[in-house]
Amino acid sequence: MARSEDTITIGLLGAGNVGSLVARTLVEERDLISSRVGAPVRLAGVAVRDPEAPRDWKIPGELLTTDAEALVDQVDLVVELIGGDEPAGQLIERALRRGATVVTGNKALLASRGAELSAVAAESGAELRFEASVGGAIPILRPIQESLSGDRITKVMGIVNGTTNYILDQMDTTGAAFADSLTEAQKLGYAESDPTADIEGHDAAAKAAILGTLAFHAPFSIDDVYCQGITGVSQEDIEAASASGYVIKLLAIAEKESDSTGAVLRVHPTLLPRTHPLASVRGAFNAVFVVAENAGELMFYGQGAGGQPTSSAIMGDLVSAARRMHAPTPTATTVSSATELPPLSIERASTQYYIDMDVADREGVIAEIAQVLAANHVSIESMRQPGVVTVEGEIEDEPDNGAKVQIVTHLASERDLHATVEELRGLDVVKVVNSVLRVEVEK
Ligand SMILES: NC(=O)C1=CN([C@@H]2O[C@H](COP(=O)(O)OP(=O)(O)OC[C@H]3O[C@@H](n4cnc5c(N)ncnc54)[C@H](O)[C@@H]3O)[C@@H](O)[C@H]2O)C=CC1
Ligand SMILES: N[C@@H](CC=O)C(=O)O
Ligand code: NA
Repeated sequence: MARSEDTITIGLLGAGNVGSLVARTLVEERDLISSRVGAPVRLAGVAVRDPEAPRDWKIPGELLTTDAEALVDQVDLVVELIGGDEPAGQLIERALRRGATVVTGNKALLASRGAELSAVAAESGAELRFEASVGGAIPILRPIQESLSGDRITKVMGIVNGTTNYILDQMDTTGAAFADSLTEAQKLGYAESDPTADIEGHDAAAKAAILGTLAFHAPFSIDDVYCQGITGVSQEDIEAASASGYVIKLLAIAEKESDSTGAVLRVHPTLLPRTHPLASVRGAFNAVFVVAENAGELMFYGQGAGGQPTSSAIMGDLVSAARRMHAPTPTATTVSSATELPPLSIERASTQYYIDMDVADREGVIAEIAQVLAANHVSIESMRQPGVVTVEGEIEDEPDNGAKVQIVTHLASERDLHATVEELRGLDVVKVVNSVLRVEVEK
């Protein structure tokens, strides 16, 4: 689309859970986003239904408007976060017809009118991006559309609705009631404005249609998806499944027939063995398996719902599309390296450590070792002496009279660890340090 100036102008439609955080990023991180794009970007306006409504982030008053159409008509890029069929549908169509790029998370609309809107975009040369519509923050659509475009995808299967996964997980792990868990999911910004779409499986079915369309390069709508939600799943079902080693998850599955004569798309509660990788997907997290002929099995995992994770996917589409508007040649858009961030030595890293050593078998050894660690600011999380066994309260040595000590430290810096190991090696009581391995834990 031709622009009268270099600045890429953005119009945001809707400022709810996701929209208000997109507005915040565009205002507070404007310089960063502009540098990623390679051209200045400016949030030109935010169309809202009620300018006075409380929001997760207070949008500057001068940006607010209730005239969404006028906003759509004056910007280069439209971010639609109103949701639902209308007025979102006609606003997106209006933007695409005039050649403006559209970024949206509106799976309901895409699953009913996606093919039609893509045709409008193709006609005017506009771009329609919708990574946020499936799997929230998880990059799943672009890998399917780009990275796997040279392969044949045969199956996509996953947990794609955060609200229902949250509810089922709460019922399974805490015994919480369905209704209470749903209320909590609404408070956390996971649920649709009408949560029936979540609990009856319609949201997951919309996502299954989008996944099937992109994976199999064939148009599917929500009407092509068999759909059963979780309202029929009782606490008794969950407990009975659990007693047999299963967990109940709402799965979305799109699978091609082996002879490629068609595809079955379905959404329904499913019993999974507790050992299945999807069984450990907790809370509002999502995970999607993709099976392709040459790539084999791939798994994508991350936060599938919530304002902040979803805003990440919206911003990713926005930056990527704006780059293409600014510099349509692919070479100009590949690497952004404007940030000064020098690579640092591993000495600056800190992790936990596992140290295994053979030590002399005499009294006071442990105290000497502990002293060395303490002097180097390394504290001990756990210690084992596998060469020593306790028999009726007495300590007995291994037959060769040697002893082993295995220590896991708390978080320590690489620098302190090196100093510690050097000093341990110098101790008379330490025969040999067999191994030092890093233990990666959530910090
Ligand atoms: N919340 C989430 O976790 C995710 C949401 N999405 C999608 O993102 C979109 C937005 O979701 P949320 O922010 O959670 O919804 P939300 O219900 O919190 O926000 C929608 C906002 O649009 C406003 N609105 C309604 N009609 C309007 C109009 N005519 N003009 C201007 N504003 C209007 C509403 O007042 C509300 O503030 C939806 O399509 C949703 O399906 C996608 C992935 C995850
Ligand atoms: N309501 C949806 C929001 C994200 O798509 C969900 O719970 O997954
Ligand atoms: Na996504």
